[in-house]
Amino acid sequence: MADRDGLIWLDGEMVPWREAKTHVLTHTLHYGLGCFEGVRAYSTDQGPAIFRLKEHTDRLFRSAHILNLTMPFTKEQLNEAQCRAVQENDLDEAYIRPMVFLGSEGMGLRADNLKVHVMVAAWSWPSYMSPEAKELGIKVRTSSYTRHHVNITMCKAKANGNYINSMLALNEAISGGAEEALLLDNEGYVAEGSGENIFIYRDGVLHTPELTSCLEGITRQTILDFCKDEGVPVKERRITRDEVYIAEEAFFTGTAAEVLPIRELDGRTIGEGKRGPLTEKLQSKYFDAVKGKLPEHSEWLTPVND
Ligand SMILES: Cc1[nH+]cc(COP(=O)(O)O)c(CN[C@@H](CCC(=O)O)C(=O)O)c1O
Repeated sequence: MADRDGLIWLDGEMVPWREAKTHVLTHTLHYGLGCFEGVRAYSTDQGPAIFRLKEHTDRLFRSAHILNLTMPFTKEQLNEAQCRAVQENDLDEAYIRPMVFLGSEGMGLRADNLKVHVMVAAWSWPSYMSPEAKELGIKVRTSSYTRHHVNITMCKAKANGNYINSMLALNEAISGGAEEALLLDNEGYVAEGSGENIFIYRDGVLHTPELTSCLEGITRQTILDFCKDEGVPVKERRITRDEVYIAEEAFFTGTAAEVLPIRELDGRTIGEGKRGPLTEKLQSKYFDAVKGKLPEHSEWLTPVND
């Protein structure tokens, strides 16, 4: 990722990509106290536009607040930075990564003179699942790692250190022949994927875990907004892993994953073993929305070149 042409927004300035470096004694590199966002810009008829930019920036600031990191820039400045990162790298579609981190002004848990830094990088990162996966769905395994207890890490913060759990779970799933992990909470109820929220559909109702140990996902909220538009009944509740086994449909949601059908969990085929009709409908609506083809939700898109 480091050796490429382009520009990165770092602490208010656009710097050459290869020069956007930090010292090996950067505090967040050692202790993981930092927060980030995953945002996408899509190509629309009006040019590249960022999907739900305001919501992502709001969550970044909430994450920083939860971690007691004082943001050195305003939300407007961060919105502008994300637009610039797409624009000045001449990207038509992009994955955007804002990250807030503590610098190398001190070391140790008691370091108290640390500077809060902010970076924004944008690059071309097509959906990290194959086009076939969008239709056929993916194989998932329930992880041996438990999702965070709500008082062990702060689950409403998209905090860097929270992703050790995600990486361990995902790597275990992949080494076991699956494509993603499903993590359960400390009481054994379904929480989320390593980088996604989860939905299951059964008997005419769409179910998703309540917001305890799973991230308050923006794509999750988009699906809930669609269900409201379409009159699809939704329940946010505790879900057991065997309810996923017997669901008619299941899918993950996330900025990187978008709307991703799950065809199998722990060797149990879900529904017909491929993307179900409701998943297809919501997925199609999602791709219309991000491409600016849903006029009723045009407010979700921020044109980069405005
Ligand atoms: C743990 C987790 N749960 C749910 C979500 C979905 O949230 P949202 O994107 O707001 O709908 C994400 C986003 N995961 C980001 C990081 C992925 C990565 O590989 O890094 C993402 O999808 O960009 C998570 O990391």
